[in-house]
Amino acid sequence: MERTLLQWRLLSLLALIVALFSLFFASRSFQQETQGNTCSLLPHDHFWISSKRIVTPDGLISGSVEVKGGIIVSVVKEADWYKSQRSRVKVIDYGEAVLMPGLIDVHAHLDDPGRSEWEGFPSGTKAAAAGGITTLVDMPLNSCPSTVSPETLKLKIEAAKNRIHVDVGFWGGLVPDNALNSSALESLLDAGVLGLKSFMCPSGINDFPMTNITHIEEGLSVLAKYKRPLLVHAEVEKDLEIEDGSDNDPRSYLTYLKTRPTSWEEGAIRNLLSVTKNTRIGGSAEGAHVHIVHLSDASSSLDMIKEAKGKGDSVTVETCPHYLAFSSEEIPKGDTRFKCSPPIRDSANREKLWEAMMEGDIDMLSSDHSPTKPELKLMSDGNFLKAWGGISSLQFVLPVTWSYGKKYGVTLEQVASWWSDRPSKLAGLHSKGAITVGKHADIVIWEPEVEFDLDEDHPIHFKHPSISAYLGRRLSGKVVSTFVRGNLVFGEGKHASDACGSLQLAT
Ligand SMILES: NC(=O)NC(NC(N)=O)C(=O)[O-]
Ligand SMILES: [Zn+2]
Ligand SMILES: [Zn+2]
Repeated sequence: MERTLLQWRLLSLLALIVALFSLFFASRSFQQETQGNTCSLLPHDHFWISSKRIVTPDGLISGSVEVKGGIIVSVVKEADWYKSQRSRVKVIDYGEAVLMPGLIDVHAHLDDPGRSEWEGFPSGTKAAAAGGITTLVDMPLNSCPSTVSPETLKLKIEAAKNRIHVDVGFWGGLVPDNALNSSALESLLDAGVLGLKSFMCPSGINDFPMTNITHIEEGLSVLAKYKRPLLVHAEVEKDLEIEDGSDNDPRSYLTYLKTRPTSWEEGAIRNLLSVTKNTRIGGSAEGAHVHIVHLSDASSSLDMIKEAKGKGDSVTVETCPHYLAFSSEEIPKGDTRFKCSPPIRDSANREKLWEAMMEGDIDMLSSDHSPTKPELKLMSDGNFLKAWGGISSLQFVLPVTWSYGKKYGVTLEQVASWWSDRPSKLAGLHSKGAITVGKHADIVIWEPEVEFDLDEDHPIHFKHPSISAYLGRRLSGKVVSTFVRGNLVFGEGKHASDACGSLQLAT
């Protein structure tokens, strides 16, 4: 009897010790998880995110996404969710808010190093995170020097180190100096640029001269080997037929519009499409791809692009939210915040751009966030002919797309296609761009129905909010949370303390 009692007591003691040990180890692993991850506002490496509206490649579902080690490890519909939920794993329920792949902005100028007083990696990527952009691809010009060689790419990589809040890749520049020198181009591509970018007209940046069609053709033959794209600013300078007269007031937007007519876009695109046949299957540049950036002209330029696609040329085209939101008629006198090239055209053109978006003739969107320091916008003079061209929009592209697209019946799936799926393919970022098992957990949670005013109380993270043409607008679509590779980099209006974005270099 006494022996059984003793045995019983020993057993209870043993159980107590085991319980204490497990408590100790559980709390230690929790502490390890919670401490030290200054990259995320969330202290978990393994968690679930639930939402009634998840945008997946198979359509909209209500369910949950499991994230582990920065990767999406499962996506389950609500009906199957209770079966697969593991206890002790954190669940964040976003209710009706939309869960979508993070945006991939393939066209942003962060101007770092060398012109970081215009933007810079920290401010630009904070704005991106606050806007639901999880990856951006930085343009090779406006930083100083331009990214046209392995050495100048190295300067970018150095400047970005520990200073980016989202993932960042780079385009390299195709310029006359490297275009006819295949080993120079190969060394730039070997160094990790995701593709090349060139201008068919002066870029406004001295160390980024324009290319002619021979440069482009040569560039494409090198890109073919790497299966990477060439992005082209397609405008070509032509003689202008502007009558002299008092109506050429430089403070009038229409004066500026006359200096960059649709014929500039048409002319460049016609010339460019004369070499894209090389990209067809069996062509001399099969494997290369041509992407026309920031299309503004929705008439002949677009018709030619459609025709080229129909013939099998490997061509895509983007436009930007400012061409879809604004029209030339409404731009106030002297308001140089709206100056960009190609220019914003009339409202009939804007309608046609929307039509092309909805029909799928324009493949994707990008911000073309191209800021400068406010002095160069010449806001007090209001001289459209002399002010720096470029729109500042990085943080607002998602709500702008949604707010201005609503009347055309834009769907959440279309937004995800224009901003995530298509851009991921263009940039060759195959581990990004969709809510699917195996992809990076790059996720934006947003509330399409929530409206807000872009007034002085609204926190704007890019460097010079005063030069943004969107200020004063009422938008719909509030970003709640942004995850980059599982790190909650932005949530409830705050950023994670450390900048843990990673570089997306081509290999
Ligand atoms: N140097 C620039 O940033 N140019 C940019 N300027 C615009 N879009 O007005 C561009 O992408 O062409
Ligand atoms: Zn451009
Ligand atoms: Zn640009």
